[in-house]
Amino acid sequence: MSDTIYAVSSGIGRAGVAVIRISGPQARTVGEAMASALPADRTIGYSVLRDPGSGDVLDRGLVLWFAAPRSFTGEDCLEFQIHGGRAVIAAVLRTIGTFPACRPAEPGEFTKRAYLNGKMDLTSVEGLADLIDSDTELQRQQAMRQYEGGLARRVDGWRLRLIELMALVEASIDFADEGEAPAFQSQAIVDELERLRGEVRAALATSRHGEIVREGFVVLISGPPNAGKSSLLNAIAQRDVAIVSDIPGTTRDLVEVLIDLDGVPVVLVDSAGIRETDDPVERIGIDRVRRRAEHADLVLWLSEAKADDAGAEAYRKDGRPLVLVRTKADRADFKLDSSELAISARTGEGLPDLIGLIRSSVSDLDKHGEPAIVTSDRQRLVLLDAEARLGRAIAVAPLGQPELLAEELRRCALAFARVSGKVGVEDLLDSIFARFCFGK
Ligand SMILES: Nc1nc2c(c(=O)[nH]1)N(C=O)[C@@H](CNc1ccc(C(=O)N[C@@H](CCC(=O)O)C(=O)O)cc1)CN2
Repeated sequence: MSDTIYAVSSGIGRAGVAVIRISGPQARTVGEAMASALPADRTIGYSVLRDPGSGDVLDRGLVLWFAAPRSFTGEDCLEFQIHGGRAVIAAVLRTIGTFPACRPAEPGEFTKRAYLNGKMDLTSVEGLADLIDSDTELQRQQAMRQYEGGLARRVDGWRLRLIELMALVEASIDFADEGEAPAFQSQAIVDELERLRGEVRAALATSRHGEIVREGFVVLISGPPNAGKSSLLNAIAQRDVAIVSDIPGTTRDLVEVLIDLDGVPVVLVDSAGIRETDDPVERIGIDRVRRRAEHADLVLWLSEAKADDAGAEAYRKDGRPLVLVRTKADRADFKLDSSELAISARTGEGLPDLIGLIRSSVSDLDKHGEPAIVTSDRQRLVLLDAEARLGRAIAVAPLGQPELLAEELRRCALAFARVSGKVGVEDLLDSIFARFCFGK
C-alpha cells in the first residue's frame, strides 16, 4: 500500500489562510481523527481541528474531502484550510506526521500520483508546471492550453490515423496468407503519411515561439566597465515597464531583471554581474545567468564613446544581433551620430526608444508568433523523432512489403505515444516532477 503524503500547498510564509493537502489511503483516518466530523464526499465543512493524542485544539478551519478516485490525485484526498500562522501550520503538520504511513510529500509528488493514476498525461503535467511558473499573461495562456490538452489531443488524433493505416496494411498481410494479391494502396498510404508529417512539422514550427514565451527573450547588456550597465538595468527596473522579478546575484546590484513586454517575458542580463565567486549559493545564480547570456537573443553594447566599441566586435563575429547604445546622454558635451541610440539612465532619455527596439527585435525573431503547440524541449525532441520515423515509413511504403511497413508504422505510433507519456518515459519522470515546488 502506498504512503499517505502531505504538504502545505499554499506557498511559504505568513498568510491569512494555509492549505494543507493529504493524499493516500490514510487520508480518511487522519480526517476522522483530527476533525470533529468528515464532510460528505466533495464537500467542505467547518471544524475544530485537534491533536488526537492530547486532545489540544490546534485551530478551527475548513475541511475538504474527496474520496478516491474522483480527486486531483485519484486517491483519497483531504484538505485542511487553516489559519496561516507559522505555528498553526507547524502544529497541524506535526500532528499529521504522527499517523502511521504518513510522510511529507516530495516536490511534485501529488502531480506524479495524478499522472500515475491516469488523471493527467505528461503534456498536461508539463503545462501545469509551466502554469505554476507563469509570470506573464502569455505564459499563462500557453501553459493553460497545454494543461488542457492542446498537444495531447492532436497527438492522439495522429496516433489514431496511424493505427488506421496499420489496420489496412495488416489486413493486406492476412490476404497474402490466403494466396490473394495484397490489396495494398501504397500511394494512398504515402499520401496520408505525408499529410501527417506535414502536420507534425507545422506543430514543430511553433516550438520556437513556445520557447520564447516559456524561457523569455534574453537581452545581454554588455560594454566596458562603468559604461552604465547596472544603471540601465536599475533605470528600466524603476520605470513604466512592469517588472516581474529581479534576481540579485548578491546584495549588490541587480544581475537580471525580468520585464513583461506585451506578455512576452524579456530577461535583461547585466554581464558585469557575471563573475567568479566562491560563494556556492551565489555561484548557482551566476551559472544560471551565464548560461542565459550564452544564449542571448540580443546584445546591447553600452559605451560612452565610439572609442570604446572594439569589444562589441566579438559579438558581431558570433552573428549575434547587436545594438550599440551611447550612455550618459545627459552629459553637457554629449554628441550623437544620427545612427546611434542614446540613453541617459539618470534622466530617462532614450529609454522608451530602447524598449521599443527590444520589442521589435522580439517580433523579428518570433515572426510567426502563433500560439505554440509544442512547449517543451522534451515534446520537441520526441516529435522530431516521430517526424524522422514517418520519413522512414514513407520510404518503405512503395516497396510493397507489408510486414516491413507495418513495423515502421508501429514505431511511428510508439513515438507519438511517448509524447503523452503512455509509454517509454520512465527515465524522464524524475526530472519532470522535480520541477514542481513543494505541495504540488
Ligand atoms: N483547495 C484546492 N484548490 C485547488 C486545488 C487543490 O488541490 N485544492 N488544485 C489542485 O491542483 C487545483 C484544482 N484541481 C483539481 C483537479 C481535479 C479535481 C477533482 O476532483 N477531480 C475529479 C473530479 C473531476 C470532475 O468532477 O470533473 C476527477 O478527476 O475525478 C479537484 C481539483 C487548483 N485549486
